[in-house]
Amino acid sequence: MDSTEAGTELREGDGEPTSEQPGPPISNAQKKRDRAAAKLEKHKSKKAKSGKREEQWTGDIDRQNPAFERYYKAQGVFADENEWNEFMSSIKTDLPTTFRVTGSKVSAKDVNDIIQNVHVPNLTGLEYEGAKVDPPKAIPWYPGKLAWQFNVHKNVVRKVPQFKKMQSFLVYETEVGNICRQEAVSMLPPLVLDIEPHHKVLDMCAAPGSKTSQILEALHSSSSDASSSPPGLIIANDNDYKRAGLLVHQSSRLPSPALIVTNVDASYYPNIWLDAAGTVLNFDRILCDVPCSGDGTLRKNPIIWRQWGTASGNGLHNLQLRILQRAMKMLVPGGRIVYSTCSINPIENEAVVAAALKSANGEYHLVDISSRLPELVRKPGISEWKVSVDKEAQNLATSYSSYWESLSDSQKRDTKITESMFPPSDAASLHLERCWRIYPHLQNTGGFFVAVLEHTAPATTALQRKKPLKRSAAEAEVRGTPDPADGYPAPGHLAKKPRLESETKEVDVEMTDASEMEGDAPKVAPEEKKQPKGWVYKEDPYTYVDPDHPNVQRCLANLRIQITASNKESALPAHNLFVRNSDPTILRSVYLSNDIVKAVLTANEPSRLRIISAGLKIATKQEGSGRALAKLKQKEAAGDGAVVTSEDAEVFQKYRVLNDAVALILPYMKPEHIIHGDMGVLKVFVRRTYPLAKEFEEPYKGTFEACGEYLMTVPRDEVDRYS
Ligand SMILES: C[S@@+](CC[C@H](N)C(=O)[O-])C[C@H]1O[C@@H](n2cnc3c(N)ncnc32)[C@H](O)[C@@H]1O
Repeated sequence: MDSTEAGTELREGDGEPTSEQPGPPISNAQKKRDRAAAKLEKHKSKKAKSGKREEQWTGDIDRQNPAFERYYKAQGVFADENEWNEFMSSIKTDLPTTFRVTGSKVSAKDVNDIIQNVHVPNLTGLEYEGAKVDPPKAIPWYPGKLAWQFNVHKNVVRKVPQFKKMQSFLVYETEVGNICRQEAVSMLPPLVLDIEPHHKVLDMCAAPGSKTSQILEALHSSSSDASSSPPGLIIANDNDYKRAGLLVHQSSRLPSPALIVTNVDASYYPNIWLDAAGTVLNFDRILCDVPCSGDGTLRKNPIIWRQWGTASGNGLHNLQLRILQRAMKMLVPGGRIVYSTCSINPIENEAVVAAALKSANGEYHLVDISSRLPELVRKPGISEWKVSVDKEAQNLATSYSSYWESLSDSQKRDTKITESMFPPSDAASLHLERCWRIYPHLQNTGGFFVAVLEHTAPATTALQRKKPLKRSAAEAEVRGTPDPADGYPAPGHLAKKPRLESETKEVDVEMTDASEMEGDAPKVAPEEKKQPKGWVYKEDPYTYVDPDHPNVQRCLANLRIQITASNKESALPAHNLFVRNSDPTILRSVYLSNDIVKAVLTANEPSRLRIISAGLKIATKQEGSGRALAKLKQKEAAGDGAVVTSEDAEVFQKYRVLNDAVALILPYMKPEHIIHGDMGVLKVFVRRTYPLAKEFEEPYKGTFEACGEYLMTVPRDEVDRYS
């Protein structure tokens, strides 16, 4: 309805008598009924509107955007008209489906062999409606050929039985964590991070968590036993609370005692202490997979064709730069940062990297990764680009000085274009060609950008602090006050625009992030969502238990877990067990971390880091207590003189290991407590999650009956592994 029609529309409250329009008196009950009816109407119309929106979103989208074409053609990144046409036709097609077999699971090879030897032959030589349909192909550059791509329309998947079968296989294996659906190009950043199990890693913008999962796999990978805890750690962070929750869910597919999830703004990521003396945790690896305009995902999210405008990339540049600059302050010398976006826009890519490098006064350089993944077709980063100074890419500026000179005083005050968006005059010395640009037409993927930065500071610089950084200095660093010892500009420094002579402090409005640009916030992803209104940090505490306490000893004995053994590897590190309540003697659920996660959890106030999850829940109290306790309670109820104390409840308490933790716990169980099943046992477990002992054949039936309540079930892949 347009504004002229709106005048004739019956608005809420119209028709109700007012003081100027006397009418019959209305009873309170009637008023109540009217209000309820109005509420219902409002709800109905809201529902109808959202239904309409959904329809628009799913409808066929015209994959055109003149501003997009003008902008990217002007950037001159393609060799010639032919390549431009190839790029444009590729970006208008649907993206193939890609997935990877998760690396560190023992079953990875088996799952990959099933794809290779069962599904691929099954899907070879098929036709649908007279056209040839290709089987899945291994992505050539992905290590171990563990990633796959197939390009068939969903109708084919629905209607061709062989594809349907493959689809069910994928759904099931994804559910159990053996397969991860992920865009091919999005698999790149963790590969060039070169993660080793001892690394301390920070994933600054991590949700929904596909790259966090890859990092976790790499952390767990090279230990001989894939299930054991690595010495390193990963902190996965996202400033959107709901998306951070998604992160917890996604990473639970590779349960790890080395994981912490936080929920803070990455551009002001707080310093993390490792002890009471204030030693700061510096990271070996940091991933900055920053929020971006997402135009590299046009094939997957065609709705972006409608929304694309230059303001999105321009608006995000400053936040992206601040996130990268914050990362540079938290890295050990020799450490690596991978900066990536799913955008092909130089303002979000090379401009951010160049500005960050220049702000680091030579302490960072771009790593030459040209010999990595030789089968990946990519283009080098660019050193020249243009900045659109309007939303429609009608006016593109090549240098900041000429742009600035063209503005009137009032325009100078209002502009949100900053110097850091332009190519610096010494761009050649920064080796931006070492960045990777991936375009859809190169190998039928989405668009992507990757840069690897290394901290080259000599050991004597302030960044490799010999003495631990004092808390006050570290806190000032996060707030953006330059640490005099560093000589580093504060985050966001380069994004400032020159001050006008006539300007007073009050009018120097600095653009801080995209959400502040009216109407410019990216519509692709909810990148800039703040915490829900009135949200307060309300997580249960993390309390480490005393391994010698009788309740802890009883719990572990009940679980048949060894905490002392002649062979150190066979003893669970009980000093790393914690509970999520303030009393360490109450063990409802028991969690396990590794040493470094413990250091972080004990030296930091969880609310300061907004830790929303840490370590791994390994065991929980069984519903109801054991038979002995039940008998005691019966006696008490019968007035038999028995009194059940809380101590009794603890003594008779039964615990069970959680499925997610079985792989981790098995090495700490005495071999005599592990029952090796056969195919018959597996069949019973496949049929029923909680079978009774009598459902098994002998000798298992007798063995299980003898185990009584101590029986612990083992997931399918673990049965394969240990039988
Ligand atoms: C490109 S997505 C990350 C994708 C993720 N790395 C993955 O592989 O699944 C960017 C993420 O950044 C988050 N984000 C946006 N602004 C942020 C900020 N200031 N600090 C931390 N995270 C932020 C968004 O919520 C979003 O989840």
